[in-house]
Amino acid sequence: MAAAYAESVMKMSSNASSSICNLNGSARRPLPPVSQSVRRRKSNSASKVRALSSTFFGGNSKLSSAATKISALQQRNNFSVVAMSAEERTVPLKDYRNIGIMAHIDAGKTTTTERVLYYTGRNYKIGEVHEGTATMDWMEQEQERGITITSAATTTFWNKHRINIIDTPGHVDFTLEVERALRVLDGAICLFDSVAGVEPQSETVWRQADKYGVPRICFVNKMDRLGANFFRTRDMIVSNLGAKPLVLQIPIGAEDTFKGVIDLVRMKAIVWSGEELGAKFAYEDIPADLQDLAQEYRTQMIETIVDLDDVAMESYLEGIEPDEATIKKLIRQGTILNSFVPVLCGSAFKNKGVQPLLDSVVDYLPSPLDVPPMKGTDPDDPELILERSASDEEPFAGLAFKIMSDPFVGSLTFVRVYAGKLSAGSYVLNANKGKRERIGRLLEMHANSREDIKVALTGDIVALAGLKDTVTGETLSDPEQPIVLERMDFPDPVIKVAIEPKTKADIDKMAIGLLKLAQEDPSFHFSRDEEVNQTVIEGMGELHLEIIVDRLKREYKVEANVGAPQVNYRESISKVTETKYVHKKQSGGAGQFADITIRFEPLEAGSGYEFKSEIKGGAVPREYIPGVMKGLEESMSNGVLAGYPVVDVRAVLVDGSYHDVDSSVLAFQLAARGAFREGMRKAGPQMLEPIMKVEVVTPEEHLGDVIGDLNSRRGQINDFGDKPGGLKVVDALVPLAEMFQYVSTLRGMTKGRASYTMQLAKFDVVPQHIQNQLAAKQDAVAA
Ligand SMILES: Nc1nc2c(ncn2[C@@H]2O[C@H](COP(=O)(O)OP(=O)(O)OP(=O)(O)O)[C@@H](O)[C@H]2O)c(=O)[nH]1
Repeated sequence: MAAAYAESVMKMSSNASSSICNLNGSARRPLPPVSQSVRRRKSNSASKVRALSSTFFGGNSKLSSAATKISALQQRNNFSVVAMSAEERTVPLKDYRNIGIMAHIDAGKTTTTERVLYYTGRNYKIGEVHEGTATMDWMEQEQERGITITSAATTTFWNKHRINIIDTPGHVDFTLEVERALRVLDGAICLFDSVAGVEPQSETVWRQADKYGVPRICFVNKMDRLGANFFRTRDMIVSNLGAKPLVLQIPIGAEDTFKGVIDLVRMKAIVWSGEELGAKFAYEDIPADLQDLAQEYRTQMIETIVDLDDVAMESYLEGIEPDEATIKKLIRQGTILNSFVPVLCGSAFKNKGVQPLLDSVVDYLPSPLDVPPMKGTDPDDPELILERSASDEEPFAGLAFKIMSDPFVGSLTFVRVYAGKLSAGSYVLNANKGKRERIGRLLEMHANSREDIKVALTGDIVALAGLKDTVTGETLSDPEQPIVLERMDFPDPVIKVAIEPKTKADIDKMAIGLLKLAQEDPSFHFSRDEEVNQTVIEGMGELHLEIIVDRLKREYKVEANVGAPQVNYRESISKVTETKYVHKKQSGGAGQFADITIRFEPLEAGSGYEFKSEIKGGAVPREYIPGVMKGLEESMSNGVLAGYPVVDVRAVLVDGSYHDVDSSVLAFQLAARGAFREGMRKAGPQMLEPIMKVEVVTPEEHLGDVIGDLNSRRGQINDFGDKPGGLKVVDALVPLAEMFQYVSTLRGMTKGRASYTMQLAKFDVVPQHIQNQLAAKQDAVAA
């Protein structure tokens, strides 16, 4: 059965010739170099580019009823109606906001997004996460578990501005989704739970946003909860994130007395008259008991912003405060420059604070024109840096940032258009692969529903149906003027489980399912080990793989047996070594000869694998060097200790010799494999394991048990402290191998009163006795 399954996978994937099937071209599978064929295809494709008739999807009754619905919504909400499928620009680019909402798990991202959709007229009825009816959490698994797994994209309008929103998951297993969203967004809202303050995953997403230089607005949510504290959260933004908060609102009341906010720009109180959906708010005078505090924070705000402008500073020193328009202009300027982060507050659940948050998105977050032009390279000359400015007049350039398989439309590719226009029915170039792609349908997404459009313009986020070869992270561009935009980084999986189809009928379905899921999710890999007849799926955590198996079952109807999760160890080396290896074969027919000397050097953690050639004077002719590279690359996926991938190693080809008749690329490839086996053994090989940063929040009475248990899991306790509500927090570093099923142990130990989060901190050397056990297990499997 397993052999039939393997064959099935082989048929379905051109990539399946190797045992590792990571379809997204991440570090494990470098993309093939873009060849001359790119140029050839370019000129070819130009003549074939053709626009489809505007009636391509004209007769679709579902779509026209959707349009009627939206138009009714827009009239009800009295905001400007913008034609969804207009070919010309109806919303100026300066009025676009491409934003993400990000935070720690359960901070209220989905709840806030639902309010945003309601207030902007997208939803008649609000969906509640706890009722499983949130629009953005549309996957069955999301609705059952009340968490966000995929990023959902949606387009909406506020004050004549077009806002494209991506709702992202907070759980660490789905960090990749946040990373992809950040790569294509211009600004973000960071949500905090006002009781918990800045939590570990908020720190992670904050650092990710730093990496991409994304300007942010903070929203301190859940002000209605017991223990809510706006000012403590503000202080944590300084202490935990090292950011400079610019407080624009302070709360009026907290917990069950929270009724509104003071707007420090206008120096007015905004008070909601109720807690129901659509509750009205009014501007009032600032309550007497809050006047001093409001003045103090207003002064801080003004002093921070006038620092950005000499004229405003001079006037301020002469006792003249900037007017409202200047204040807003300076806040916008500082936010876009990442000089500070505006901080607002509210309670999404109690429907307070969301409308002013939307105003701030429009007022302070950047449009595509406010961010630097997109950089990329020429596909034929990776050294040549190219740029695309945000303009409809530029040649088209867009980045595919997500693939989603859709039961009705097939595969959907989400694309952020950075420059130019994209028409349904036209052809574009996948600049990474040098392949033409035809744009079948162009869709504007609203969570899980969609509208056909004819043209996507600069700044748009759209889904394309019908692409064949494009995977996440690749650039689609004008065939005549190609560009490869900067790629995204994908993390390597840290855990794996074996999976076996239950019946013969499940074999094909599983092959299709795994391929599709790997296409959607670059942090999910699968591989087939022919030696032990086993398929292994790899991901970022137990929840990640659990969801994958669940989706295989529900969406692809695959029944499978799933093994226990195992750690994805790595192998590396600890010292420099040089190895000479001669591959020589003379058994009738043509002989084989290759002689190479390779130096293996350990690299810093996180460096991956590098190859370098120091060959001088043609000791190994140029045409044989790809053979050496291939032999080494193949070997790197299979370390000498226990068969795990080898990382943080540089292999340097220093010398060699060849034979005029008997040498070939294959002979050098085989020599490289031999050199790897011998060299690695001499270079002090060692196994590395993922070490997780674990944070446990527990009532004090269970603190001793929690610490004792972490110690027994090879944990190293780094810190402990206090949390609001008399809770204790423990920070520890624990090997992932010891953390499987921790959730149930912790639940049992604390009667369900403690919670924990964990994320990858680093890879570290596995203790020798455990390395021995793992190697013995590997030997047993091989035998
Ligand atoms: N009291 C209170 N509860 C809230 C508020 N906002 C959200 N919640 C609740 O907090 C829980 C989590 O909210 P979500 O909106 O799912 O949070 P999330 O950040 O999207 O969660 P993930 O997508 O799983 O990361 C739900 O039960 C919400 O009803 C709020 O302002 N006040």
